[in-house]
Amino acid sequence: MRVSLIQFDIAFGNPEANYAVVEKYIHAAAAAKPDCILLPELWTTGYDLTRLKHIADPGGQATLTFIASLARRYKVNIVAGSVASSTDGNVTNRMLVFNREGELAGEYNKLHLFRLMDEHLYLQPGAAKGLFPLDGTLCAGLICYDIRFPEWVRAHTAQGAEVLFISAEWPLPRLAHWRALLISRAIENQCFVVACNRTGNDPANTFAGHSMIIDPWGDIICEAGQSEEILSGEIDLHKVREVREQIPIFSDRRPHMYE
Ligand SMILES: O=C(O)CCC(=O)C(=O)O
Repeated sequence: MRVSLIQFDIAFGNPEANYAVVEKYIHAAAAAKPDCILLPELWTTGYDLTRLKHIADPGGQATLTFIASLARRYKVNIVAGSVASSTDGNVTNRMLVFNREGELAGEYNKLHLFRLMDEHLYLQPGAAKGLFPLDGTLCAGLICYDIRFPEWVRAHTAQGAEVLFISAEWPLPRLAHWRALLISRAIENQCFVVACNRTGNDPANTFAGHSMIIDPWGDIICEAGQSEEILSGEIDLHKVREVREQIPIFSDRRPHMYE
């Protein structure tokens, strides 16, 4: 599976500008014929939380139509990061996933809201896991702060997920945490981690970039710097079975002792 991550500087509170940039980047990424493209968190609006109710995408419908047509046009799976999606005045931070036919293959509303950036004041948490199939492989979608909750990640891999797609707006001061947490989640779950962060600034934060692809042994396949870029890497899915056979963590777990 060839994966391309679009790490870019999200225009604050300006969905039209961000749709235009994403269309340009997906067109550019598609030239390398990836199997899957991943976008960052809240890429239509950024963290414009005080205006989020007004600029959120009602039901995620505009994003759905927009990304579905790109997935169909380029015959590529798109894990479309997350967008602010509103229903009856409630806003969720929603990941949308599309297959090569442009059909919705999965969706996930961010479970853990990040208090340090006031998310809990403006967003509703999700209530379901982010499992979805891509070209016959079970994958999981998680959003940013979720990676600090190993039990939530494990809930997905214990059900068979072999690739974690993570979308983020992770700030620069905690870059060391971003890297350590992603590598740990890959090692402890013996799965691929494909993580797309944004770069640039908003009025309150500078973001870290450093999108990465990590293999089930914890080795980094590729890693971006802090600038805008399309990061691409190859995933050999056999590696999941190889590592899980070598150190059989999933058979050796003792979940009855963990509560
Ligand atoms: O956990 C962190 O340090 C960053 C989390 C975050 O920025 C988010 O969830 O949006």
